[in-house]
Amino acid sequence: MTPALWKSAANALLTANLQLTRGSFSLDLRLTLAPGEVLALLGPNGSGKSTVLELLAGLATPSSGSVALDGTVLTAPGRVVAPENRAIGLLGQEPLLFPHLSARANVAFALRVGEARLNAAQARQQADRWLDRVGLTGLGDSVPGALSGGQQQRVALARALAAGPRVLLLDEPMAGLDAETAPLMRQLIREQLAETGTSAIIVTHDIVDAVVLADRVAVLHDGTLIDEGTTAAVLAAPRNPFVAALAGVNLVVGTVQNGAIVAPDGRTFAVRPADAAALASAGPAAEAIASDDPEAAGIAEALEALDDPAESPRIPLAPGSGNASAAAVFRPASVVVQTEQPRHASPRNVWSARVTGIEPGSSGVRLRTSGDPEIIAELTPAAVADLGLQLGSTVWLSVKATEVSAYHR
Ligand SMILES: Nc1ncnc2c1ncn2[C@@H]1O[C@H](COP(=O)(O)OP(=O)(O)OP(=O)(O)O)[C@@H](O)[C@H]1O
Repeated sequence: MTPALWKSAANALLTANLQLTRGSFSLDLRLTLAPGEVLALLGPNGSGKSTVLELLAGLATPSSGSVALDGTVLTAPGRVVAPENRAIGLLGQEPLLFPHLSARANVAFALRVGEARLNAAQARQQADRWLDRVGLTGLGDSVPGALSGGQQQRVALARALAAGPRVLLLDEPMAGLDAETAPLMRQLIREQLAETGTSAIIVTHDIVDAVVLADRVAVLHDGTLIDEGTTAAVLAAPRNPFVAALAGVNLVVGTVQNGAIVAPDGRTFAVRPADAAALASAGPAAEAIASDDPEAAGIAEALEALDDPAESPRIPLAPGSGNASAAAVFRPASVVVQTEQPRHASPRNVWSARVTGIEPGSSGVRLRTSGDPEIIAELTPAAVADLGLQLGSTVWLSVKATEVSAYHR
């Protein structure tokens, strides 16, 4: 347990101190969530991520501990407020819609029984507004069976948010969607959490979810939290192999300026032309998401393209410029390391840095270099020897802009 987890407890929206033993599995953790914050809960299979969500949602009872939301105790010894009365919503892998009810009636249900307790006509009207927000205008009469998997998950998101939860728990909400639909759903969740100011905890195996959706990451292993911090900090200095494997990419979280991303230390990262255009201009992201435009290829494809730089998919970036927050992602193997300043005509990111670490990598040697964030290069042992690299060496690093993908955050 990191002290930081309790540091912000004073102004936390949600505080949880949970212990549970189930056969040979035991869970023991404390976590807090600030108002409006999105926390990604990462961890290997069986580490207890879903169990944490069940305990927070009131679907399971801890052996000991408590859950409090905005000062109201929801779980305590001998007291567990029922899931429907906790103002904590849950969106899982499966949409779990009522199959015999229309999309509109599914959403209206949440508005009638939830805190709002609207009458039937008001609930129908509001439900249609929610369906508009998630890009399902005109599909209110459709029953779930007539909708695609992605559309059903949008209805489930609309239903979850329509209930007005203080905290939304998301259990791998993209896991059941295909590679084309998942990025669109991710962007929709990002937009809707921001627009509604809803705090959220997202359980995920996908690093892109953490990068795009979360302010903070907590890593669960064998029922305890072993790492916690801002997404960039945890990924930059992974403290366990699971996170290291997840973080097998360079991640630069910064601000958008003139279609490039400026890192906290002032270095500017030029990105692929298509992404740069989307960063710089008011892009058509909302429409692309709303219309399920398959042309609006998503982040998953972009990550795949990291393995195949010839691919250059269009990314559904939201309109953005100025101080918008965005992330640049590129592979350590794309970073070229030289001891002399390179002279290139082609658009490249070039900067000098000091070598701060030389470690075994996934397919060679990982070179850590100074900066905020640190940049990792992966090169062959022969190259390390040829260049005479040692801790403290000054090197010139360069990355082609075409190898750098960008994502809005
Ligand atoms: N209802 C249950 N009864 C008994 N044991 C359970 C139950 N649900 C989960 N477990 C056990 O609790 C442990 C944690 O499971 P959990 O599903 O929370 O992990 P997870 O991190 O969400 O895993 P995954 O990523 O595979 O979904 C596992 O050992 C699992 O077998």
